[in-house]
Amino acid sequence: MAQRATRALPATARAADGEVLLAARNLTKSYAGADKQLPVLADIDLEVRAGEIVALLGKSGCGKSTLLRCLAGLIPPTSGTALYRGEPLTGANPGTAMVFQTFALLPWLTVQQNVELGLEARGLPAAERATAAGQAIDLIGLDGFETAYPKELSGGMRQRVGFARALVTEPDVLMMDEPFSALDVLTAENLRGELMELWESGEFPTRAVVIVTHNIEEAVLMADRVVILGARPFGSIRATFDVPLPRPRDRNAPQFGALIDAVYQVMTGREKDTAGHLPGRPATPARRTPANTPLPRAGVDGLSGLAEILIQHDNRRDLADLADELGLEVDDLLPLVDALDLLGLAMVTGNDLALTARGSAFGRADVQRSKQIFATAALEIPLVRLIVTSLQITPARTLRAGFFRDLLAHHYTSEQVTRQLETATDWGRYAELYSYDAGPEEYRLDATAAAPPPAG
Ligand SMILES: Nc1ncnc2c1ncn2[C@@H]1O[C@H](COP(=O)(O)OP(=O)(O)OP(=O)(O)O)[C@@H](O)[C@H]1O
Repeated sequence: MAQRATRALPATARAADGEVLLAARNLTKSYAGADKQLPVLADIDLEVRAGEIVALLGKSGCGKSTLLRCLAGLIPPTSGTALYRGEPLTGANPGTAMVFQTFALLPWLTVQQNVELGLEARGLPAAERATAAGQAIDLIGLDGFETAYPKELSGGMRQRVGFARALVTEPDVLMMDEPFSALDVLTAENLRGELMELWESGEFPTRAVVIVTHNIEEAVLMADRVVILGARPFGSIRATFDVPLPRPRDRNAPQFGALIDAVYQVMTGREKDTAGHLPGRPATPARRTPANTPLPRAGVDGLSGLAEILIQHDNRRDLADLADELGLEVDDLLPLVDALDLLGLAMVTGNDLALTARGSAFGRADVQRSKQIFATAALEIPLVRLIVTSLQITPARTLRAGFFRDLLAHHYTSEQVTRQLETATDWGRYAELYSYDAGPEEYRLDATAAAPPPAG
């Protein structure tokens, strides 16, 4: 990327290192459910200071993007406050610009025009817009592509346009929502490296960066501070790690590995103790119910595959090594890890994923026996049990998916409901507890599950 020329924009007072640029105070956010507001974020207190890169890390659906959008002033918090330089936001944050995972470019505009769009709202004369866009294009390594249209560009180049469009406004804080997730591994690595060089060189025209990611290594590679959001039953800050390692960071350094391990442990740790914990009330261990036991996106094929791999490693394997062996990110494994844990088939101890006796039996059994073991485990899962019990007490032994959708809608957003029913359908079918006909969207009790399940 080229060095930056003189700035074309009037500078806002440059924040001194350490000055608080963004803050969330006791912030909560709820979205409309079927009949009430459903909390997605609770009790968020966070500061982003000049001179730092903050990564918001957490599993899918824990509210990372929602928090980013609240801080950018794109959506209002339900309660609490989002502040920019000490002032509560009442609309779009004037000190931030956003880079999206999907690039969000306008296909009928050239690179130059897309970048200039970032300045449209500022009412700058055309000549100044063109100069500023030219500088941002240079900075981000897009020179020569000014007149190209997005469809002519590779994913990596399109995302460079996304960066240039955000940086052209010289925002105090650059907000990035999974900016590298849509790119192939090498392109992502290259772009990430260039951005970090630019940040380190002092040529980066922003004072702070907030990046949303579900990739642990990306967070530790880039951030000065990693803030981990947990999702059960809704997003709150579970832990914060400072990353005091010099840049460029060496993935093979022992401290790097130690930090990754520490973050893994928080990310893979169960959130049982706070299940059902409402903001402002003490946490109490709760009985598992469909409302406090959301099902991860994990199919039986993946679960049995993972169990079989663990068996080859004497029932236990370091999670990071396991991901390496499979050519995956640990994050890709987390839904499966969560599911094995929920089903009592495996547990996370330290950095290891270890099969339980039930998990080991499941992984070793022939198909019929593994179905039986899985059925016993699945019946301990509140949503699966709800479906089975409801079917058992319905004379026709069939029920529309809409019935369960309505029940779950009291606790989850419609996207979450759909995802959970997909998982429950997959698990119940494999366990031969019920079948599902996607035409009429109907569950039917299987003969093997006709007897009421044991109480508990
Ligand atoms: N506009 C909306 N209306 C209703 N529900 C929403 C809306 N936006 C997000 N949600 C729900 O809020 C929860 C948090 O979403 P959010 O996108 O903030 O999470 P995330 O951690 O960024 O997830 P991901 O990594 O999958 O993008 C999700 O369950 C999502 O379905």
